[in-house]
Amino acid sequence: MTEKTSPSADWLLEVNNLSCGYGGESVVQDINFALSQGDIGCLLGPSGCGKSTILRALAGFLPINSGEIRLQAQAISLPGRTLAPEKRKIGMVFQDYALFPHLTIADNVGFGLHKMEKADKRQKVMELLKVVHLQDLADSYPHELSGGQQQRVALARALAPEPTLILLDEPFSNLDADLRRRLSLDVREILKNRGISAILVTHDQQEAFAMCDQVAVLRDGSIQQWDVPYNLYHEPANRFVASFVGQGGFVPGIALGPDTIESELGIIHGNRAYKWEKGTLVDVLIRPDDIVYDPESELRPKVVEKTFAGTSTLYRFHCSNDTEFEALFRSHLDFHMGENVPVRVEADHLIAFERSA
Ligand SMILES: Nc1ncnc2c1ncn2[C@@H]1O[C@H](COP(=O)(O)OP(=O)(O)OP(=O)(O)O)[C@@H](O)[C@H]1O
Repeated sequence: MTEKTSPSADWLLEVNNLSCGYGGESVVQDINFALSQGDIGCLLGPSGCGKSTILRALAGFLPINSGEIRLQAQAISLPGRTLAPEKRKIGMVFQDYALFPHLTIADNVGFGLHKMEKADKRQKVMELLKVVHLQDLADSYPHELSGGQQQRVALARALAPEPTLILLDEPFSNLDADLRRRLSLDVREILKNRGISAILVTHDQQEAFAMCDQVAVLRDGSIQQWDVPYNLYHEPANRFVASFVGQGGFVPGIALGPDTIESELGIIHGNRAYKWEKGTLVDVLIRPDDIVYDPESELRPKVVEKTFAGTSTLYRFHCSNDTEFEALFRSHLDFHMGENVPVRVEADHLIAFERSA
């Protein structure tokens, strides 16, 4: 997904100035993005920000109030004109799998292939079941499968009619964390191997980052930033993106120069120049991986919270009422609650925002 600057036949999907919603009101406004063939994009944001609403408009279930949606250069949604969902060549995978309980797995996958000869259909279904590693369960019924297996069947069914684009609406949210992670990587590989473009809707940032090439972060119906995961984390466009994406918190500071800030954590240098004047009050984003243990450091904040997570431990440190921050250390660095620990900031990607009054 990327910023749309001009109409182009090169994009698989183009969303230009889209506004849509319910009962004549728009709940998403001025949405612009574009997706290249084979890319996986993501709509990421908190509950109620409008992710599913955009997906419904892309699928053709929701008319749009303004703007346009183009698929392979053809306008599929315009105000007052909505191409029917079944004519869009768009596949969908939902959160609740939505498999037909009375049909076998093979019949579920082949459901949309009514125009095919029986033998060709069986061959195609078996090929797709192989892609999702379920060929041995072709004659089972959905209730005999685990949640993760059912979701793979749903993906195979969506792939069967060879859609131009697949929409995935929170497809892993009913699964446990470990399975979610594995399945999101599996699905990415399957889509990439077949060169199929997709848009994933999720509120789970890890899932978005693991699976998608580019991500749009949404808030209250508008896109805050569309970018590759690395940039969302290291170059957030605003405070909302900085807080929503990844862990971390803000500590107060004073700008000494375009790339230098003084704070209770010492002088912080970064690789990014800001336009503010010397003396400007700012808040600096400190990520847990910006803090390193350094026995030589004079900065010795106190441990006020400690969360053991196996290979690493997340510490919350207190300097003063204004300055608390988190740090992630490998778990062999084991500090006690209340202990003063020598640390220093090592933040190449200096992210700071001018403090609002
Ligand atoms: N059918 C509907 N009729 C009226 N308003 C709706 C309808 N569906 C959603 N909304 C409203 O539109 C806004 C966006 O909802 P949407 O479902 O798109 O959010 P979302 O980001 O997908 O949230 P979630 O992650 O909780 O699914 C919300 O304020 C919601 O209450």
